[in-house]
Amino acid sequence: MTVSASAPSATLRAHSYFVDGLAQHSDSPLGSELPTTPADFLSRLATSGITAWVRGHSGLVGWGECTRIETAGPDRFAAADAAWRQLVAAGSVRDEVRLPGSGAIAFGSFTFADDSEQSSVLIVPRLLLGRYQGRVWLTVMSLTTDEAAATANPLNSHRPLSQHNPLRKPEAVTVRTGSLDEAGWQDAVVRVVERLRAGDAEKAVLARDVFARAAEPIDVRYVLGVLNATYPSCWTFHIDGLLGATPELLISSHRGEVRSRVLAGTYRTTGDRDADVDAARVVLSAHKDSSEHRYAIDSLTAALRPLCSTLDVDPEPFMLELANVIHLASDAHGELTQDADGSRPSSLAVAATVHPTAAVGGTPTGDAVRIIADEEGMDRGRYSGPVGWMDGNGDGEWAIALRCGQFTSEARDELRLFAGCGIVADSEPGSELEESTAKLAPMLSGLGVEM
Ligand SMILES: C=C(O[C@@H]1C=C(C(=O)O)C=C[C@H]1O)C(=O)O
Repeated sequence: MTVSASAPSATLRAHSYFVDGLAQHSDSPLGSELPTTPADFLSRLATSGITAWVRGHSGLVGWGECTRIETAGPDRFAAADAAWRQLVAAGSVRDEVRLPGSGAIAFGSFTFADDSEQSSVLIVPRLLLGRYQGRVWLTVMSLTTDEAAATANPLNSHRPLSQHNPLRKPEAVTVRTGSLDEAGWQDAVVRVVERLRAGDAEKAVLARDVFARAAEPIDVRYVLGVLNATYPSCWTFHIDGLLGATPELLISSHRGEVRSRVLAGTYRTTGDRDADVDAARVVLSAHKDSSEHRYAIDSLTAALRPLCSTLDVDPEPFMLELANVIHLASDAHGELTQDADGSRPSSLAVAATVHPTAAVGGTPTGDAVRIIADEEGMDRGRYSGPVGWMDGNGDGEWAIALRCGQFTSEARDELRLFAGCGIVADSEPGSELEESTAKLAPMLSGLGVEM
C-alpha cells in the first residue's frame, strides 16, 4: 500500500457552508452570478482537475487535489478505509451544512480484481461544490501543517466558477479493438457457456474492451454533460480518469441506513418506447434473464445480511428504462447493525464486503472470478469495481463502475471503454455481443461517435 499524504503530521481541515444566496453577494469568491443551466455550470468548470459525482440535479463536483490515498491488492479497501479514518480522526471538520456529501469528503475508485496491475484510489479535493435537495454548498479542504496556509481561503486566489471555457465536443473519435476482437470475444462466450454447462459455475460475467481515441484531449465536461442529460437516473462520474454513467448502486449508507440497486437482465431498446416496454416485459421475464437477476439478488443479500439488523428487497423486480437498454432491477434497503461500541462499518467497508456481486462477477463468486480471469484475457482495472465517495463518518455512496472508460494516459486523448454481460448456460454469443455493444453506447455517444 502507498499512502501519499503530504506529511505524516499533516492535518486535514474541512469547512462546509451554504452558498445558496451567492447571487446576492457580488463579492462572492465564486463570482456574482450563479450558473442557470447545467451547460452554463459545466462551461464554468476548469477543463482539467475536475472530479464529479452527479445524479440528476444533485451531486458533488471537486476541484484540485489535497491528497490521495493509493492502495492495491486484496486489502485495498481495508487499507484505504484505515488511512482515511486516520486522516479524518487527526483533522478538524466544520460542517455547517450537514447533508449527505458535506464535511470532509474523499472520492474513490477501486479495482475489480484483487490482483489488478492498477491501483485503487481515494482522492480528497481542495474545493467541492455540492447540491442536494435544492441546497447548494461549498466545502474547502486543506491538508497542511502550516496554520497560516490552512486558514488561507483558496478561493481568494482562485474563483472556480467565474470564467467561461466553452465546452468542446470531441472531434474525429476513432474506435479500435481492445484485448479481444468481436470474434475472439464470442469464442470466449462459447468457452464460458461450455464451462457453465460442465458445472464450473452457474453464472459468470464476461466483459470486453475497446479503445476510443480523439484528435485532441477529450473535454470531460462535455462528456459529463451529455451523460447526465441522457441518463438522469444514473450516477455520472469522473474520478481519477475514470469517466462514465452507471445505473447500478452497489451500496449507499447514511446514518446506518443502507441501500442498493441490483441490476441483471438486459433488453436492448430500439427507439420505439411503447413497443420496447412490451417486448422487454416478455424477454426479461423469460428464464434466462430472471435467473441471472435472481443470482444477482442472492449474492447481494447473502453478503449484506450478516451486517444488517433488517434487510428488505423489492418482492418483484421492476423495469429500469434507460436510453439504450431496459434492465431488470431490484432495490434493497436495510439497517446496519451497530457494534458494542456503537460504531458501524463504513460505506467502503460494506462495499468491500458485497463486491463483487453476481452482477459483475457471477455465481458462485470464487468460481466465476476464476472463469473471468481465465477467459476474459484482460485486466479490468477499475471497471466494474466500486466507484463513489465517502465522508468523514464513513457514510457515502458506492456504485459499480459500469458504462465507463478509463483514460489511457496523461494526454487524455484516449479512453479504454468496457462492457460486460452475464453469461448463463443458455447464453448465445451473438446476442451477448449485441448486448455488450448496447452497453458501450452511452460512452460512445458521449464522445460523439455515431453508432
Ligand atoms: C456488466 C455490466 O452490466 C451488468 C450486467 C447486466 C446483464 O448481464 O444483464 C446488467 C446490468 C449490470 O449489472 C456492464 O454494463 O458492463
